[in-house]
Amino acid sequence: MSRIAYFGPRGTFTEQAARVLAPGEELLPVETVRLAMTAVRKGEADAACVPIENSVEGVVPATLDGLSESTPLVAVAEAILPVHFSVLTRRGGGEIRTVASHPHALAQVRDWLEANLPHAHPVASSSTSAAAVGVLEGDFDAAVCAPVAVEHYDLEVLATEVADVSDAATRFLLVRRPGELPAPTGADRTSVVAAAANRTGTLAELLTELATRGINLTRLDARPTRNNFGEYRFFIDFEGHVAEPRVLDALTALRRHCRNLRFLGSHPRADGTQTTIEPGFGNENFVDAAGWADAVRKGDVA
Ligand SMILES: O=C(O)C(=O)C[C@]1(C(=O)O)C=C[C@@H](O)C=C1
Repeated sequence: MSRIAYFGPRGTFTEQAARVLAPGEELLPVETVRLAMTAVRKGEADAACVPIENSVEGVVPATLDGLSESTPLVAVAEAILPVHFSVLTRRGGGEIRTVASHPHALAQVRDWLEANLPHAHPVASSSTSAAAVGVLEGDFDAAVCAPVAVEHYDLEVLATEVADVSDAATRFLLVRRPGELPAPTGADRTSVVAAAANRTGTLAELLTELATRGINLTRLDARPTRNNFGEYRFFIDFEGHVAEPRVLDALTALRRHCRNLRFLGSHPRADGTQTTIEPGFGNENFVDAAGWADAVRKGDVA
């Protein structure tokens, strides 16, 4: 049985994602995204389940930073879960002056809080379940949680189906130490983080290498390198799998432009969207062109 560290404590959305991505495996709750990744790096866990992006609030910075720091980890699978919340309070609790949750969760219920708990102060907690623990311990009066949290914490349900955007969703990754990659499926996502020189046109050069190979981007984010003000790392997700000649060709080209290029994995997309391949950009076109170039080099064709 594998050991899967996840961003906990028990009852987080990330725990639900871990159950989807690693059914029947042993789950190990840890306090932060960073510690979940550290557990994998140290060999205390075989994989970690972490949130990567939310359809309303965008990327989870701790996950991007954790993937670009320390020793490499690669994503081998992803899950997309719908996100709506329950608001939990202490049993028989009085006035609600503070309402706690993960910042991403608070951002997704801002309108609801304004309309329903206008006098409550929002307070950031490390996760939605950490907020529930805080309510139990008397630190806060209410917590915005995943619906399953009530099964783990002896709290009262004040409201369910709370969400400013009714079809909000979060994407989660299962990350491992580098090893055998998942097989390509035709509906895959490849991720890299690129540190390129700080000069005119660098980002345009990276994106052009993908565009000229007919590769469609699925996400682009920048995070500061933390070394020099104004210097960024670019997190680029795109359609396809590194086992495909077209994607490998693009990765090789990206490598030339980067001070540092880290491969973050190729894995099947949770939404099953098939890779878009425009005429002339198919893997067979790349294989054919490479074969032709090889023949030219050997003097076999002119
Ligand atoms: O705190 C949790 O329950 C989490 O799993 C984290 C997280 C996030 O990082 O976005 C996951 C899904 C929701 O969007 C809110 C919080």
